[in-house]
Amino acid sequence: MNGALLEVAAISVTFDGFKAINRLSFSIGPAELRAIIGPNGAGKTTFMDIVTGKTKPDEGQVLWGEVSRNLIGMNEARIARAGIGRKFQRPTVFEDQTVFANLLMALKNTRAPLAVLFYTPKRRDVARVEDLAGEIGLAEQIRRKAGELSHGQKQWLEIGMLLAQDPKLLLVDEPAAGMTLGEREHTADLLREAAKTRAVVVVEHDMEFVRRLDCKVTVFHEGSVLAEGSLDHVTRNQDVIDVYLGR
Ligand SMILES: Nc1ncnc2c1ncn2[C@@H]1O[C@H](COP(=O)(O)OP(=O)(O)OP(=O)(O)O)[C@@H](O)[C@H]1O
Repeated sequence: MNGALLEVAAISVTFDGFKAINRLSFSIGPAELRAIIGPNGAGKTTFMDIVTGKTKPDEGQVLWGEVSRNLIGMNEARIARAGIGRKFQRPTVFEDQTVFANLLMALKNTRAPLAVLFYTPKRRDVARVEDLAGEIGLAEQIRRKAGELSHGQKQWLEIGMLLAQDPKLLLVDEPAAGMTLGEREHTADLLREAAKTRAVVVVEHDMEFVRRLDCKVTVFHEGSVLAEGSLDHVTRNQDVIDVYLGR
């Protein structure tokens, strides 16, 4: 599969007679940052649901890793263990716990705050949590409760919690939504950095944010790939212009 980390091959899914994904095919490289754009209803969320095992396609394959394992039929937990992490739009951090404890829970792969409270972390874990806090720009907030953080900082914390599990592919849904300009810039930089050592796929509507990601863009429309290339390349494409203008 040409060295791809993830290859989606001719997948289709129909909801109540409506084809939400229509023979969708494309692939992502091992340490690649990719943006997916497309109008509302283009199938972006459904694509992520299929890759993470939440939705089963009617046909096609989702091939993963060097040995091209087909992910279809695997449950969500197994797919996550295979190295696919997903960041939903809303942050789901433990508000009553510190940044440190949230990251430690993610590192230890437990969603049980009590287990972490009564656990003395090894020096190696403390160092890793401190590194992660630095990577996401929250080194100075490490002892603060997550509930005291701004919306953007909570999003970074959740990205850090996903990075703690060292996924090979991180799927991120509309990270820039609700962020200030400064937060959006920091988020783009953070995702670019994260994509140096793993694949990161970002679904986003905010074109300025996509520009800052400075990566290959895939345009979805009616459940298929309409165009692919640099942001300048796809925004010059007449089909893409027509779709965005509703023609
Ligand atoms: N579980 C479902 N049952 C019925 N229809 C669904 C279901 N999930 C998605 N759809 C439909 O499939 C189409 C694709 O939806 P999807 O959410 O994947 O689009 P999207 O590109 O993520 O859109 P947006 O940018 O608005 O989030 C839409 O028309 C949607 O209404």
